[in-house]
Amino acid sequence: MGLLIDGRWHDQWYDTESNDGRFVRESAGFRNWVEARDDAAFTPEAGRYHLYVSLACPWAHRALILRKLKGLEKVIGLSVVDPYMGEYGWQFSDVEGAIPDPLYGLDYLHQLYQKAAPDYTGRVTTPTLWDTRHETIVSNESADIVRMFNSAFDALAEHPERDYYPEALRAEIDAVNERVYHDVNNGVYKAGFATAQDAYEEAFTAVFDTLDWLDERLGGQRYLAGSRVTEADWRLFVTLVRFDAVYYSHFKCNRRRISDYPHLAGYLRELYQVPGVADTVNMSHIKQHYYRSHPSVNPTGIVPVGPELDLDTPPNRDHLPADEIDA
Ligand SMILES: N[C@@H](CCC(=O)N[C@@H](CS)C(=O)NCC(=O)O)C(=O)O
Repeated sequence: MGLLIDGRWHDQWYDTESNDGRFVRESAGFRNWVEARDDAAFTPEAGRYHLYVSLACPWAHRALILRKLKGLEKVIGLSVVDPYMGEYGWQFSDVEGAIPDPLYGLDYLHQLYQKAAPDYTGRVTTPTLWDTRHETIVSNESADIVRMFNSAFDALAEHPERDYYPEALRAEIDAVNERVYHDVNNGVYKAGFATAQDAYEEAFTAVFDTLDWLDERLGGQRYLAGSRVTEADWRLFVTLVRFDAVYYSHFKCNRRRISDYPHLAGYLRELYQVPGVADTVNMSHIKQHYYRSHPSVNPTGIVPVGPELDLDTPPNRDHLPADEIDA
């Protein structure tokens, strides 16, 4: 685990000491956009872009889900890093489920960042969207990549009709995302990486206050923004699907499991069972990554065998209205 400083790799853990034991996530370093405009620097083209992900990573997972559901697999290439993140950061390998770098045969993801910006300073994160034409990184911010995949490639997508950020629901989606991001998606990390008791408890409380709020909301409506699936659901899904296997124990978010919530449990199963989505969930990579790559949290690196998850049982949510769309 480390970062690039002036283009050179440094092996160092997150600095929580200068923030009173709090984990503070860094902003992404590359924030360009693929846009369907003739004068855009990055225009949508089949085969031009390549997505680097970790199947363990919830941020990468949301981009991967959009690539899948929009039908962009033939349009945007994919590499999957080894789940273990060691002293040189994310690495390529041929372990099961990994897909090595086909473009340059790289050993480490940080080498891609050095190619894009030889003097780059910042973290090397997944997902990373690469442009083979200009040989640079378009973006390493998953929230932006999700939006690009949702609409910029519609002329090439198998499912241009699927829209996960519909105009009429944007204000609602943005409001839900805001709370879910801080208190749940990033909230579990704030609990897990805290190095002070009060910082951990603060994050823990926010995680469960927000899960309680979400559970109640999902008792009265099928999805987060109403009767159709939107990006707000996929953004929450990636944290929920890791929760009982990883965040509950490894990150000490153990007031209750998702499977204990009356509505969140079925909601998680329903999203998991949307055609194509289960293919994007690799529980082995998820567990291998977290339990082995954070020695300060789990020094033995032992990966728990359980828990048994029941993601394939019926969601039982048909009593709540849903729009007639296939995903
Ligand atoms: N804001 C980024 C965060 C991505 C991120 O932090 N990814 C993690 C993996 S889950 C990572 O690559 N961490 C490596 C590091 O922080 O050095 C996004 O959403 O794309």
